[in-house]
Amino acid sequence: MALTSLGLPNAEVLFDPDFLPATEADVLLQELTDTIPWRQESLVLYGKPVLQPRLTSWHGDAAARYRYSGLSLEPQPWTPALQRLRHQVEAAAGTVFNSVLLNLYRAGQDSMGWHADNEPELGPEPVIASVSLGAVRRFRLKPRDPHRTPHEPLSLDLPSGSLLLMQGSTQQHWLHAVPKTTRPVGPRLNLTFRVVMPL
Ligand SMILES: O=C(O)CCC(=O)C(=O)O
Ligand SMILES: [Fe+2]
Repeated sequence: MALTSLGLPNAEVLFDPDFLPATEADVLLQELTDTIPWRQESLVLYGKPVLQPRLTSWHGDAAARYRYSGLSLEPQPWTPALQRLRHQVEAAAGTVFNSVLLNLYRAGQDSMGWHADNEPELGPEPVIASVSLGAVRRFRLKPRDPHRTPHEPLSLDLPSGSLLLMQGSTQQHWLHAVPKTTRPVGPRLNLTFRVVMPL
């Protein structure tokens, strides 16, 4: 199947549930789990350092420096597996990316809170291409301002090998999250390919 628009107002969100064949997704999950230098970063909340509820790694071209929730992230180099996936995603998204943020949700208690990817270095209408590998987790989307964007919050199960594309004004008008779950779930690895502009 190809990328299909979700048809959300004030947004351009497209979804392909089977972007990668299952065996390719499995092999990639194993390779990235084993070779990426995963770290549990902390961020400062109300003046106190708090460990993020997930593992991360930031990779990209040397020029793609990035600040994220008060962290300044130096990109790690592209690995061969990341380069291969980058080119597949670029062909599907019609965009050339210079970086990728990897998130490893080890189990159901790992999560990502409500946010928009609207840091200044991403520019006003960022293209963000999100590949999911491993356990299915629920991705939530809700309007930032329900008066300006009247739409119910929605949930999208992101299966292994799926591709979710957020572009246009999505980050201006919508927030997204990956909530915790008490269901027993295995690890899920997510990659968000991005274009970071030097400021
Ligand atoms: O894990 C996901 O599907 C979302 C990741 C995300 O929103 C981010 O990295 O900014
Ligand atoms: Fe995000």
